[in-house]
Amino acid sequence: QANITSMLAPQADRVMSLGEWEERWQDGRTGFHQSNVHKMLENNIDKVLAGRTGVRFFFPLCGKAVDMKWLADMGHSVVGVEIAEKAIQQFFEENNMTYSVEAVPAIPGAKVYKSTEKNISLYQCDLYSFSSSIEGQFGAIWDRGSLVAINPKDREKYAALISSLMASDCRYLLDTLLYNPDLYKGPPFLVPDDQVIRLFGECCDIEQLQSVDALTDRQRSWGLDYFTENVHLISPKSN
Ligand SMILES: C[S@@+](CC[C@H](N)C(=O)[O-])C[C@H]1O[C@@H](n2cnc3c(N)ncnc32)[C@H](O)[C@@H]1O
Repeated sequence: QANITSMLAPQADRVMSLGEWEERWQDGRTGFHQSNVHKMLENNIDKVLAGRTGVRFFFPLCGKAVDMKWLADMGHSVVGVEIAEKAIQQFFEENNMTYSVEAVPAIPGAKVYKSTEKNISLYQCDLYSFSSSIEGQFGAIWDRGSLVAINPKDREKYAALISSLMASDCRYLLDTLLYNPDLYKGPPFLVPDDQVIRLFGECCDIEQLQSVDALTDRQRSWGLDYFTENVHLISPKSN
């Protein structure tokens, strides 16, 4: 425990406001977006589906991830949450999809954007105002750029919310990053494997599926000399 705490110390107080994220979208500073389906999702989709069809996927902090369309095209349904309206609009426009927009009475100020053709609903609101009372629980969660993007001090609150959204057969694919936090302050933030266990180990079984060297020029430009991407499969313990 002392080890993780000292490892995380350089980033512990770093805070990104919702307004700062929205500004990034306004200014086009969205280097985290990938134009192709994420390799870690593609490589591990069979383990997430485990033979199931028509799975309900949750995308916390969804941005305009093309993974959402990929899954919907395969017959799954997708619910995402994203604060930046620009990201949601770009998702539908760039994928040539028409949509409707409605208010969400249970979340003041929130809107839900629903694809007309596909089973995709994107909630424009703060993740922490979302709950299982809005869309029930999910059979799968794809967490890329989400746990690593939230402010480090909010991780327990985040884990409690995500756990509450997991159906008993949920398979939660979590992508985390390892690098030297003395060299770069984030986001994305460092999430050591011990912390994944501390956050989810009590309620869930955790299996590390993959660990890859993901260092590219982008991370080198941040001053990093190593950058490891880990993917975990998390599922509620059966009792
Ligand atoms: C690093 S990006 C990742 C987006 C997406 N998951 C991807 O892989 O491309 C994090 C996203 O979360 C959004 N965001 C950050 N904090 C949020 C919050 N508390 N509630 C809802 N969205 C949030 C940001 O606007 C941003 O689009």
